[in-house]
Amino acid sequence: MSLAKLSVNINKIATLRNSRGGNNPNVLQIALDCERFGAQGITVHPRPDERHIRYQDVYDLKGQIQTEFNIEGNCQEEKFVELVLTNKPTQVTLVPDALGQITSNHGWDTIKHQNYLQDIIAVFKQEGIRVSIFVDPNPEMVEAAKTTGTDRIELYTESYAVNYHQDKEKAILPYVKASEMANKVGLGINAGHDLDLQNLQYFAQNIPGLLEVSIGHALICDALYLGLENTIQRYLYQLK
Ligand SMILES: CC(=O)[C@@H](O)[C@H](O)COP(=O)(O)O
Ligand SMILES: NCC(=O)COP(=O)(O)O
Repeated sequence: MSLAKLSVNINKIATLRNSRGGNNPNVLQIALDCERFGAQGITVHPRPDERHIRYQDVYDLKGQIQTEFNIEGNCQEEKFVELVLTNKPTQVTLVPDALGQITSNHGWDTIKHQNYLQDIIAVFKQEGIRVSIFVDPNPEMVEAAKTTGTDRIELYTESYAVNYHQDKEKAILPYVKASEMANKVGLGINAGHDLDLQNLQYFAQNIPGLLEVSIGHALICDALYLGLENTIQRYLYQLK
């Protein structure tokens, strides 16, 4: 049985809203409905171009979210750091995004950026914010993550998702090794990127100590066919 919490990433709701310039769909209302339908957290990943979640959305959401609020983004952007420190979410997830990137595509090099990560993580931790850092499924990177002072790592699951249908045992192997290292050094484990209704259960069943999955793109796509409440219930079922 998995203990992992489902955090729904609502970026794609904001993408739809922004396409017409009005407030339909209402991002805040959808976040509250996700919680009502069983989501145990809400994730947003504002990017500097504000093509989906806007910085103002974070301010609007903060006082209203009753579950865990997770803000993901690039801490090398001063505006992002200020946004997180002002809103004090449950968790900040640091992602090494490049400017203009279509989506996140790699984790931190926790060896090369060790000193930088130590300094920035201390800033968030001083404000009582739980910190997670986005990493590739590489035990060396996970081990070095421990000395940055982070509370958790978020395993970047794209390669698992891509390879799952061809050979799921092979696809999960690096993640098992990375999570064994995380458990050994005492880091909490989150995961996300391209998790979906097909690949989620196997992942959750095979990653010991998985604490949270954040899922957006596939979940919102599924909701078009299944409805949001039914979709969230189905994702939760995969985590049981
Ligand atoms: C860190 C991560 O994997 C997700 O936050 C993903 O990057 C979502 O961002 P987009 O919705 O912009 O693709
Ligand atoms: N941290 C991953 C996330 O929030 C959602 O990623 P995706 O499901 O949109 O690929």
